[in-house]
Amino acid sequence: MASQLSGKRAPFSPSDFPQHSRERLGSVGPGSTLTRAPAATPLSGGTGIRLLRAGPSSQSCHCPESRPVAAASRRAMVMTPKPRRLEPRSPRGRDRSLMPRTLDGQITLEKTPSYFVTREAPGRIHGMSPDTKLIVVVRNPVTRAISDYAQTLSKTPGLPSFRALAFRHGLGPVDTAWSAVRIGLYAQHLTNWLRLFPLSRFLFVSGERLVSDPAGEVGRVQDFLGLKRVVTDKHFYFNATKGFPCLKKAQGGSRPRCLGKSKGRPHPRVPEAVVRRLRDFYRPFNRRFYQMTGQDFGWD
Ligand SMILES: Nc1ncnc2c1ncn2[C@@H]1O[C@H](COP(=O)(O)OS(=O)(=O)O)[C@@H](OP(=O)(O)O)[C@H]1O
Repeated sequence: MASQLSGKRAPFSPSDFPQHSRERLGSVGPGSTLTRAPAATPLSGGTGIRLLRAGPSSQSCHCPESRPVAAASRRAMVMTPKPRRLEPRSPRGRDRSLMPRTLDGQITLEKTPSYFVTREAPGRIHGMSPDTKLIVVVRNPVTRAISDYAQTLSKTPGLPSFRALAFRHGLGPVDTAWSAVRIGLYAQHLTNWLRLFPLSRFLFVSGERLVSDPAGEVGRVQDFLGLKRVVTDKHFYFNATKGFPCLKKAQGGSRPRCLGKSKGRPHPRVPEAVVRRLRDFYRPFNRRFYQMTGQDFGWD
């Protein structure tokens, strides 16, 4: 994806979907995903929260311990608006492990950040299962854009400066064609989803509160999914070296576990004037997003 490497990204196309997702979200009737899916691979042990995603680090799970999951909604999607390069078609065996069947009493959570900003995603997910619960993790779009840039920069040294990519003609108009900027227009993306899904099917998680009060935000997620509040304050501690909350015990282990190096990395310094202009740019879109969701995320 050369366009991403240069820091600019073309709009998503269906081929950007990970293979397992395309298989799952294809235009087939409700329920047929299960019949089309490869042989059943139950979520082992009925993990409390299991995040399935495309890519090498795909089966990332940030869960304190294995728990049987109470019968609740059958499917939930987690969308954090930060697309990443999607892996080429994976071998069939790998697809199987990425997208198991959901058995009775289990919840399948699939986390694909790009869904939130992908035009085709609402229609496909609705076609698969209109009662899917949708979890959207959002953070201040200015910080999000810088974080996105930091991620690209870590893979592409020599990338033009943040400022050069964020504005046209020097400090001209904000370049909404740059994906790092465009993705933060949450109100626009949400409009696309609300054509098919009622607001009640969404949970909006604050990225800021995930850091300042992880147990509180995870508590909201558990409530939304109809789960018992199993993950609480006692599972987290603040790791001063990492500068973020970490789990006291990893799933199935006895040692503490923090998220990996790519989560919570230092951001490049961006001039205050650039940050201010972007903040001003996003303000009306943020307000609209607060109105649509009925939640004030406190970014302004
Ligand atoms: N506990 C904990 N540990 C580390 N990092 C944490 C944590 N909670 C939230 N965050 C924030 O998550 C950000 C990385 O998530 P991503 O944006 O890469 O997620 S994803 O791409 O959508 O999957 C990452 O953004 P950056 O700080 O820009 O790296 C963090 O701020």
